[in-house]
Amino acid sequence: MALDFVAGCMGGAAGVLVGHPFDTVKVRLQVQSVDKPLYRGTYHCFQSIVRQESMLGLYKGIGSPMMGLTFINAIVFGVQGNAMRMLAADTPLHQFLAGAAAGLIQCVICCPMELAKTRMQMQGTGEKCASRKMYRNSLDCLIRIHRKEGVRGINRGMVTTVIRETPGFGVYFLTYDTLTRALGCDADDGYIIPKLLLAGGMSGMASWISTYPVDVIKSRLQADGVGGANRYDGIVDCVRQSWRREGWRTFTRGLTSTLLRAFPVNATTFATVTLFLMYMREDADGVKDCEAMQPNLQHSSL
Ligand SMILES: NC(=[NH2+])NCCC[C@H](N)C(=O)O
Repeated sequence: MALDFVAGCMGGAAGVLVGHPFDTVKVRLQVQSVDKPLYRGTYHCFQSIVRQESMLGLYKGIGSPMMGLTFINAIVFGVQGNAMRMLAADTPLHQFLAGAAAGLIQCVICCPMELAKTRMQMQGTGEKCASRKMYRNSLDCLIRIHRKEGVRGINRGMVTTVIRETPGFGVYFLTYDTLTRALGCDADDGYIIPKLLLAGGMSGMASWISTYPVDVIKSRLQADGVGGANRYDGIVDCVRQSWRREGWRTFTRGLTSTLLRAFPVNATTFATVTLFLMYMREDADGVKDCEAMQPNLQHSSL
């Protein structure tokens, strides 16, 4: 049981290092002004950040997800693994439900973490919604928000986070389970690592695609009101204003960068977790425990 949490920690940290630059580009594209957009697209955004803010600009706000996502992944893989043991029968529905439960529970950490990350990523971009160096770091950001707006303030975007993460993580684990079975991921398979990377990357992409429109609204609500008056007075108003100004394209802004990030991040995360559990669970005579191939198929109580 404890191994699931440790495996999630390791997988989470590895994923953040690989994927944070793509996430920064995503948030900049999602939140930039429609009237005077700073960036023409994914590559232009990436190029502009590197040119104007150096490579370090791509890693703005990494403190929050590095602490948060490492802990979040420990919760996600720990809850999902234990939920699967509780559900006993390994069915596609149980894979989805166990993933959805993990996605729901981790929102408690994910929402404040993404609020700080989003605001740090928007700092110094010149956008109206951005704060010009208002925050020293992610923790300072949350402290200032809490001081000004209380608990409600640091949970801004919680409803959209729950709507995004609960089904999103259900799809995440269901896709991974389906693909690892279809690819025939076996402990003594010579191609096990590329297969796990492929299955993990595709699962991350499927998960983000499944709830991406909600992510756009969440980012806008979490960036709203910084350095100026609030533009939105709730989820429905944000959806209505966004649709009226930009149409359906609103809900695909930043998707390319999100998918470019999702594949390597989740390929790394799932492969790290699965291989760690597989090797830690090899049986007494050193034979790899095939059932540990799936991070959630743990029948041994650890
Ligand atoms: N919001 C989601 N779609 N979550 C599933 C993927 C989560 C994963 N930790 C990532 O950052 O990519």
